[in-house]
Amino acid sequence: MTEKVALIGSGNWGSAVAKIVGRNVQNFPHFNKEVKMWVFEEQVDGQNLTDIINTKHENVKYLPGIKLPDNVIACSELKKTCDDATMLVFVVPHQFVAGVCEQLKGRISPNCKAISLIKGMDVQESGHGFRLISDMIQDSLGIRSCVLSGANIASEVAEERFCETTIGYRNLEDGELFKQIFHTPKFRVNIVDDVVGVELCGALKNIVAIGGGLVDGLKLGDNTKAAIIRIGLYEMRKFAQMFYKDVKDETFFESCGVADLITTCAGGRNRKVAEAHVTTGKSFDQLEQEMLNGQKLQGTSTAKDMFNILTKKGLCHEFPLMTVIYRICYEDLPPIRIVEDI
Ligand SMILES: NC(=O)c1ccc[n+]([C@@H]2O[C@H](COP(=O)([O-])OP(=O)(O)OC[C@H]3O[C@@H](n4cnc5c(N)ncnc54)[C@H](O)[C@@H]3O)[C@@H](O)[C@H]2O)c1
Ligand SMILES: O=P(O)(O)OC[C@H](O)CO
Repeated sequence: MTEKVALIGSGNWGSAVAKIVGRNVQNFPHFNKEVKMWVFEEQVDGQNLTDIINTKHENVKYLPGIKLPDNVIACSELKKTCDDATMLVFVVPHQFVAGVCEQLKGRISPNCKAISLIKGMDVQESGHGFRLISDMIQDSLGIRSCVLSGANIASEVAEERFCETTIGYRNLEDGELFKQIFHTPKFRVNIVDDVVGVELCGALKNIVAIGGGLVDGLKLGDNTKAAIIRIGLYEMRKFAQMFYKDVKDETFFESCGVADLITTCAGGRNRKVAEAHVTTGKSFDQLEQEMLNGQKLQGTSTAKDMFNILTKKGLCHEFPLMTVIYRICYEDLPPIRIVEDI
């Protein structure tokens, strides 16, 4: 059977993976050589971003300076992007997944498989629990979903600097198939039988990254940063295993775990904006607008999601780091409280 890949999302990470996937499908006979990529249409210098991508083969707004393979075709219509696909790669900021799934409901071929590269979670304001993004995809579209997460700052991956990543699978065949479209000698994929652990690592590390940035802004030094990373890792594992008993300890030693925490606390966008929050006193929303040129911050909203869950379950005292990060972001607590409250 020939597999056809569609990419849902074309931001900073979506464009970096488009480069990898566009190349890799050409290396196997069982993949269709065309990869459609859904673009949330916008104007850049008076032109449609899709037209720019399809003529210059570069996403000039979200990943400038990186050439995309010619077989990656930008498309502004979501349904058209996915209608003949058998493998869907979800790579939009987490706040937009619900809208995307709603549009695709009932329009996906039944033999489709999905993978989520999204770092975040879904919390219904009225509910008491939360949902994994991969579960949301599975529930709304009726298809299986793997996840991919790792120490993967998009620009470094796009420049083909060596790194690792982790695919979590529910079905080994799906894990191996998705590995074929992502693995390269410079982007080494390891597949593990712990989809929940991989996904929660990716979501929760964004909150810790905000903590890393606050510490940088306060100029507290490397020992303090290391302490935030260690406590963050501990709270991530505790939260994941409290809600999902089968999450494995080993997953936290994969690229999606400790390695992503290190990279995100060193070079990620969440870290950068949190540092600027301390040094400028500006709000996170304002800094996201000023510093990220349309890219989206995930750590603050995930801190809020997690705080809502912890509050409803009466668990804030068991997760002091995650709780104080939320309060600094949303309740104007002085940033120094990050080391006083933990
Ligand atoms: N950038 C990275 O280094 C990186 C690395 C690994 C994982 N991730 C994760 O990948 C996911 C996607 O991140 P990204 O960096 O590709 O995105 P991004 O931060 O670059 O976000 C911008 C994208 O969102 C789109 N967008 C804006 N409004 C929208 C709407 N209403 N509906 C749908 N799309 C809309 C924009 O068109 C653009 O494509 C996130 O969960 C992120 O945590 C990012
Ligand atoms: O830039 P950030 O903070 O969204 O982090 C990017 C990646 O998730 C790092 O692996």
